[in-house]
Amino acid sequence: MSGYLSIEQVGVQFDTERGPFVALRDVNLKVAQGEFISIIGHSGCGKSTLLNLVAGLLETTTGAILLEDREVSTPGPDRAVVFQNHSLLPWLSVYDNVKLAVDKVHGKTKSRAERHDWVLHNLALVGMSHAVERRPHEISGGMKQRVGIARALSMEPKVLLLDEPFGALDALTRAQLQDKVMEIQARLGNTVIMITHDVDEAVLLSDRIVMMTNGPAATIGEILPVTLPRPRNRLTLADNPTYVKARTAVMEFLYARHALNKPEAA
Ligand SMILES: Nc1ncnc2c1ncn2[C@@H]1O[C@H](COP(=O)(O)OP(=O)(O)OP(=O)(O)O)[C@@H](O)[C@H]1O
Repeated sequence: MSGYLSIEQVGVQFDTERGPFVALRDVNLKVAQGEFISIIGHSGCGKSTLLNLVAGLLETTTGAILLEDREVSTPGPDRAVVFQNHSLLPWLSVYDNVKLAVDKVHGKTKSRAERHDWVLHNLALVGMSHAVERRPHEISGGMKQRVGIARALSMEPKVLLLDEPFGALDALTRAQLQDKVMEIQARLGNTVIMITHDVDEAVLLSDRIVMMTNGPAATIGEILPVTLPRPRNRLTLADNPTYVKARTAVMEFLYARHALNKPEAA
């Protein structure tokens, strides 16, 4: 497979008060352009560490991360991150939160009018046109996540990094936003890496599910391709045999072969 984004032999060691701690070891993954990858694994296995490496917020101890054959070591607008706890600036309106990113990334390439239209376009993509003048405290958690996603998309990143973007939301809002993200990805063809704890979410959204072993020295245990055709509909998929099989395979990995408190298989 072509390596649009390539994680090569990556290891991370943290220096702690109790000595060195190896969080990740020998992580290898090639992500194709336009692919939707989920990373799933038990708490503390190193999912955020891996995402932060791709974001350039953290440096590898060994190995390298390449995006279009160029090494990634610092943050950049080509890799936009959406975190679980929406990180909007509370004193700015919805519009201005997105505008800030647009000005930063497109300040030199788009005119003032084009930037204005671009902010509105991205807010429309996530269904937030009705609330552009509101401030973060005046909108719901799901709406804040939508704005975070609009802000990330507005930067036209090569890779969209989602760190449990729906984790703090109720089930209905979560389902709505998952559908929205699938719809946007189908339209724009984004390359996405998403961390999740939710098996159904992983199966529904992903082209491949990356399953991580437990730490310390966590690594990729298995990669499951999800061959379900798109667009995917959560209602009709519930008893689709391919869906059920994928779901069972992830559950089996997490709760049988790599259950917590069980020594890792060699
Ligand atoms: N800066 C740091 N210094 C020392 N140890 C760290 C540091 N950051 C992460 N760790 C450790 O590395 C391991 C992986 O952490 P990470 O946050 O990547 O896990 P995670 O899979 O994202 O967890 P969760 O699902 O709970 O968010 C954990 O054992 C964590 O304690």
